Order: sequence, then C-alpha cells, then structure tokens
Amino acid sequence: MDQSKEQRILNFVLQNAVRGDPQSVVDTIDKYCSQKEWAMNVGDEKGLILDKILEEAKPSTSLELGTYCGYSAVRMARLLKPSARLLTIEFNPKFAAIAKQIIEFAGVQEKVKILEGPSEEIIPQLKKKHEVDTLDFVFLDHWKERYTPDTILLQECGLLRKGTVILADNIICPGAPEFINYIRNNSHFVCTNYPSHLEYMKVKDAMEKAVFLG
Ligand SMILES: Nc1ncnc2c1ncn2CCOCCNC(=O)c1cc(-c2ccc(F)cc2)cc(O)c1O
Ligand SMILES: [Mg+2]
Repeated sequence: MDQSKEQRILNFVLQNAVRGDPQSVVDTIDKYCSQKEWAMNVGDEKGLILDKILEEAKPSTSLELGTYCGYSAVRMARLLKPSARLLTIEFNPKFAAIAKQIIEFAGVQEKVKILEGPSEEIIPQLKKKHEVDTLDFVFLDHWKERYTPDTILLQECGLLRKGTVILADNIICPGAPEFINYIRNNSHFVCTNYPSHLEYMKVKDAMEKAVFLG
C-alpha cells in the first residue's frame, strides 16, 4: 500500500535527524517540507514566534490542540523546563501514531503526552483523568472552526487562570475569522497579532496571542 506523506516525513526524520536531538528533528522536518512535500507544520518562521511567546510564558502545564506529526510538540518540548508537561490532543489516529514516533525519536517523550480523540471530548477530562489543575499555555492548531468553541470549553472547565497564554495559528490562512471576532471583542482577553507567512510559503498568515485576564 502506498506510504502516506506523514509516513514519508517520519522516515526522513528517522534517516536524517539525530536521535535525542529535538532541534535536529525540527530542522529535518522543515528541510523535508520546504524542499520535498509541503505539510501543515507551524514551520520555521511562525515557529520562532511560538518559541519566543513560549519562553516568555515559562509554562509548567501546556496544551496543544492538533498534534499532526508532532513538529510543534517537539519544538515546544525542547524549550520546556525538565518538570514541565505538554499535553497534545490529536483527532486522527494515523497522525497520532506518527507523532508518537517522532516525539520519541527526539527524546522528549517524558515531557509530552499525546491524547487521541476529538478536543471537545478530551478537554472535559483534563482535570480528573489527566490531573491538570490549570493551563499556563495553550497552542490552538486544530480545526479552525473549533478554536472558539474549545476556548469557551476550556474556560467552562476551569482550565484557564489569570495570565494563561493562548496562541492561535493560521489566523489568516486558512483563517479563523470567527475566533478573531470572538476573542478581540471579549473583555476577558488581551490580544496581540503577529503577522507572518504560511509555513514554507510566501502566502501571508498570522498568529494571535490572547492572554486570559480571569
Ligand atoms: N483534537 C482535535 N479535535 C478536533 N479536530 C482535530 C483535532 N486534532 C486535529 N484535528 C483535525 C484538524 O487538524 C489539522 C488542523 N490544521 C489545519 O487544518 C491547517 C491547515 C493549513 C493549510 C492547509 C491548506 C492550505 F492550502 C493552507 C493552509 C495550515 C495549517 O497550519 C493548519 O494548521
Ligand atoms: Mg497550523
């Protein structure tokens, strides 16, 4: 049976990155996806924005929605302190299986836990089943029409605290207009826009940071 693009990305990492070196895994995926096959990783340009905002937040507990191949999970985990944890929710079991192998190859599996399933099902389980108190950092990178309902769900589940940083990918491309309208008009959030480009392309994109005020 033909290999999937995600399996080709995994194979390229296994053959070209350095085991236990998360930076080499990030660089290797960027090399493959800029030179051989485009894929929806946050990428190197928006990845630097993610790095900076994550380092400022110094989170103990982070949540990612939309793992895909694990590129941003490895990118974030490489910057987390040893005791910090990243939970990442992926809907597609095939993507989750690829991400697990890439996260393990990078050597960050102690910090990263992949939760398989739809975000609306898993978010309400985070406190009791996954021992989360509140979240310090949230990276939204899943279905763009889920950004708003899942932000509301996180709030309803008591998972946000004063100062929780939410960072959303793809504000322009594919776009999350409903989320932007919601979050910028919500007095409980302070928003900042970060213009950039779609991963590996010259197409304009942006990220939006929203800090919860409690
Ligand atoms: N736990 C969960 N619960 C619910 N749903 C979930 C889930 N986990 C995953 N999913 C499913 C959705 O996952 C993928 C979402 N990401 C994107 O769609 C995406 C698309 C582009 C893109 C594509 C084509 C272009 F031409 C231009 C841009 C770029 C990006 O950077 C993207 O992030
Ligand atoms: Mg994205």
